[in-house]
Amino acid sequence: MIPDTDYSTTVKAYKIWMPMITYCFPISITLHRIRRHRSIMLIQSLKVIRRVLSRGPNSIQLRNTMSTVTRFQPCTQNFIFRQLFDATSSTYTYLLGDADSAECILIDPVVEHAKRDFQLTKDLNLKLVYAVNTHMHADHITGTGYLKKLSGCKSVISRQSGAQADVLIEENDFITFGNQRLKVLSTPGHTNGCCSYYSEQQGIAFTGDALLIRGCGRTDFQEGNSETLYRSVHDKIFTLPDNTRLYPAHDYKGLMVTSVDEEKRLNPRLTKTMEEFVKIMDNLNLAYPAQIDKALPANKVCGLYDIPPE
Ligand SMILES: N[C@@H](CCC(=O)N[C@@H](CSS)C(=O)NCC(=O)O)C(=O)O
Repeated sequence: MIPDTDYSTTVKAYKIWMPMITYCFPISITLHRIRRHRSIMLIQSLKVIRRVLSRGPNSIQLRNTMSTVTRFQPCTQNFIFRQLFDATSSTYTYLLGDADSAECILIDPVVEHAKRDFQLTKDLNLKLVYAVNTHMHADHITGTGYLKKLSGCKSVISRQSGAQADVLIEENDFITFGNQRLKVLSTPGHTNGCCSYYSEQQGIAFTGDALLIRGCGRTDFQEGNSETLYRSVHDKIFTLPDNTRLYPAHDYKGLMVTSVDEEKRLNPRLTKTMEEFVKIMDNLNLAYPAQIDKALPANKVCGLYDIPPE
C-alpha cells in the first residue's frame, strides 16, 4: 500500500530555497569576484607607488620624458669623423673619411689651421681629396687654397656662391670619397650660395651657417634673406629624419652637435612663424664680423690668396 505522503512541506521548502539558489548564490559569487578584483587592483597600485617612490622625486618626470629622447643612427665602421675648432672665429671644420679607400675630405677649413688639418689627414693615413666649403664665409679665410697647395686636393664650393673653385656643385649633386657620399642640399638665406651636406648612410648633415645650434646664420649682409632662410631650414633640414645629427659651421656657446628633432622643438628662432622669424632676424643687431674685409675677397678665390710661402 502506498503511504499517503504529505507533500505540502516539500513544496514549501522548494518555494523558499529555489529563489535563494537561483538568485542569491550567483549574486554572492559575483560580489566575491568583485572583492577579489578590487584587492588585486589595490595590490597593483601599491606596487606602482612603491616602484615610483624607490626611483626618487624625479621619477615621474623621467618616465614622461622617455618618449622624447633621440637615439642617433649609429655611423658605419668604415666612416671616419673628426670635429675640429678655430677659437678665433668659433668655426668648426670637419674631417670625414672612408676607411675602405683611405680617402677623406675637409669641410669648412680655416686658413690658420690648414697645416694642423693636413697633418691630421696624414696621421690617420688618409688622402685628402676635397676641401669643401658650405658657403663663402665672411668671418674667416677658408683654408681651402692652402690645403690645395699642401695636398693637391680639389677645392669645392657651390656655383651660386659666385666664388672660384675646382669643383662647382649644385643642389642634388653628390660629393663622393671612397664608399661615402654627401648629398648637396641648397640652403640659401644666410648667403645665396649656402649649401648643407647630407649623408643618409651615416644619418648626419653639415648645415654651415643655415642652421646653428638653437640659432641660425644672420641675414643682414651677403645677399641675406630671412624668408629664404626660413624656407631652406623648414623644407630642406627639418624634413630630414628626426634623429639626423646636425653639425653647424659655428657655435658661440661651446655646443658641438644637435639633431633635427632637437631644433624642431627647441630652436628659439625657427620654431616661430615666418613673420615672427623675420622680426627676430631684423632685430639681431650683431656687430659686423671682425675679419669681413679681408675674408670676403680671399674667399672669392677659395682662399688662394696671400698663402704663406712654404
Ligand atoms: N663676432 C664674430 C661674428 C659673429 C657672427 O656674426 N656670426 C655669423 C656667422 S659668421 S658670418 C652669424 O650668422 N651669427 C648668427 C648669430 O646669431 O650669432 C666675428 O667677429 O667673427
